Amino acid sequence: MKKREIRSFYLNERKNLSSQKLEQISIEAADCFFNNFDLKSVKCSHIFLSIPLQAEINTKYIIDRFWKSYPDIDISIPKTDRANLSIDSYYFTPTTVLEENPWKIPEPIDAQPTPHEVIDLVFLPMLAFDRRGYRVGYGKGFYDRFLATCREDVLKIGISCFPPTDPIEDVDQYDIPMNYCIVGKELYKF
Ligand SMILES: Nc1nc2c(c(=O)[nH]1)N(C=O)[C@@H](CNc1ccc(C(=O)N[C@@H](CCC(=O)O)C(=O)O)cc1)CN2
Ligand SMILES: Nc1ncnc2c1ncn2[C@@H]1O[C@H](COP(=O)(O)OP(=O)(O)OP(=O)(O)O)[C@@H](O)[C@H]1O
Repeated sequence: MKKREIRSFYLNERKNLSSQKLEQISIEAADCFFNNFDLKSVKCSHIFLSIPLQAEINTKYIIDRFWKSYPDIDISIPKTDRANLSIDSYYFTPTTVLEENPWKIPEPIDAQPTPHEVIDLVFLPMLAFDRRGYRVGYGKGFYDRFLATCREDVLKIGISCFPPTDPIEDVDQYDIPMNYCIVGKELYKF
């Protein structure tokens, strides 16, 4: 299948997920992450804030655990630049003020910018992924543009609601594959 068909199929699948199921797989994904990764060499972790209307995985379980158990690891969150289809990043603490952008994504106001070279780990949102580690998002290429500005050795971990699909047919030169993807309790390595 091509990205466009995969996108419309999984947008619909996600709408059909109950909020209980979504919370369950969000909690499982947080457990899966903290049980499987050694965070000794991680100083800065980049993570998206979920869009509640889009039934995305709720990343607050991961963020709260970072804050509670890994206070020395900095958390950075994206802010979308809609004109350039790019992502800027800002440090995120419990006192950061957030405001919803026109796409209903909570974004930071007056926060400190994060230089992309310091980011060691990036969590990637998506609608679907394939067995090679390629992902399909909302189709604007924000994350591929963002990853191109990060260090080449940045650890890329996706979080998805659904198991992998057959290979995405129209992967292009900008698609950067993930290293891992978490789906509830399951961890996929590529
Ligand atoms: N939580 C979260 N934050 C994220 C992303 C994400 O997927 N999830 N992004 C991942 O890239 C970037 C934002 N990308 C987005 C791209 C499209 C739409 C969206 O809802 N588009 C509408 C309207 C399109 C339009 O106005 O032209 C749509 O497609 O219906 C939302 C976010 C950065 N932050
Ligand atoms: N680094 C880049 N430079 C220029 N164009 C890019 C870059 N990355 C992606 N694009 C372009 O952006 C468009 C959308 O890409 P794609 O369909 O892969 O988005 P997506 O991965 O589903 O969305 P997202 O990354 O926002 O979640 C494509 O036309 C792609 O070629």
